Amino acid sequence: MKLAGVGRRYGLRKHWVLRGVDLSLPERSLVRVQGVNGSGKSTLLRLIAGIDAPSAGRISGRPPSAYVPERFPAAMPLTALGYLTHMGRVHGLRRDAAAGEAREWLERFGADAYARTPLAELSKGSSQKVVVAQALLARPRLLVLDEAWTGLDQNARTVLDRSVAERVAEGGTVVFVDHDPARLAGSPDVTYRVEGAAVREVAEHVPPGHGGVPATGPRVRIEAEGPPGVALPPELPGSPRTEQTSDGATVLTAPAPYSDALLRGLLAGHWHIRSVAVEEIPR
Ligand SMILES: Nc1ncnc2c1ncn2[C@@H]1O[C@H](COP(=O)(O)OP(=O)(O)OP(=O)(O)O)[C@@H](O)[C@H]1O
Repeated sequence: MKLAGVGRRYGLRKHWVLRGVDLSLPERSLVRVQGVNGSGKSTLLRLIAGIDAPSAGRISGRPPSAYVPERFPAAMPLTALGYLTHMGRVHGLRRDAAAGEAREWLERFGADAYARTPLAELSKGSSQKVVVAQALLARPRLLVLDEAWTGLDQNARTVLDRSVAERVAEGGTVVFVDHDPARLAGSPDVTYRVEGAAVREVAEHVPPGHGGVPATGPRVRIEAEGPPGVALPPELPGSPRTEQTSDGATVLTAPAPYSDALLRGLLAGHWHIRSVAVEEIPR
């Protein structure tokens, strides 16, 4: 999708929060947005998600999308399961499929005990899980996350990290803002900074000698062996760095959230997995 000359100002104020923003958000990409408080990150994300309209310029080619807002929306008179089933229906799933997905996502986030709890009675952490689940359950082609990790426990954060990698591996676009610079470190394909009403690309620091894999964030190291004469499957998730071992195996290194998606890609190509290890890279 594309933003062309996009601007946004609120009400009758003359001040432009964003102005003249040209941006291309390709498929199969993870996009980080950063900037100081009040610079306009949430404004940009709302425009990208399509829940706000630009005051100037044009946005085109938005695929089916889902959005996690920075603040929890006012609770509706529904249970967690009822709300997620409803959202699944909104995203075009049939009733049975929507209810099934809703249950599955609550379980994945460790929130199945709250399935029958009214939204208004959920704790902050459980509410956040429900808001994140509603965005993930439709497998959107465009996923927009505004501080979506805030308030989640460690297990739920890992589920979200992997779900983000999964969306990208399946050809989607994920755009996220997070206050923690280490969030999904090493995974974004591009990082944009919002400053002075403009949006510009910034480079993620990649020290020399690290190939395409930045030296930050946990990485997965997979040793795999292909059928004789068969090359690695193309477009593997996480753009892994590859090295050959002396005995004919291939070692692939990629950001850890991509581990499941990468393994699936290798297995689909009939590769044999020798070993999998996660390496913590000191910051
Ligand atoms: N609905 C609104 N009505 C009026 N002004 C708004 C509205 N939303 C945002 N603003 C203003 O636009 C500017 C950018 O806000 P925005 O929330 O997009 O920034 P941000 O970078 O996401 O900030 P933070 O990091 O604090 O969340 C701020 O000056 C804010 O007051």
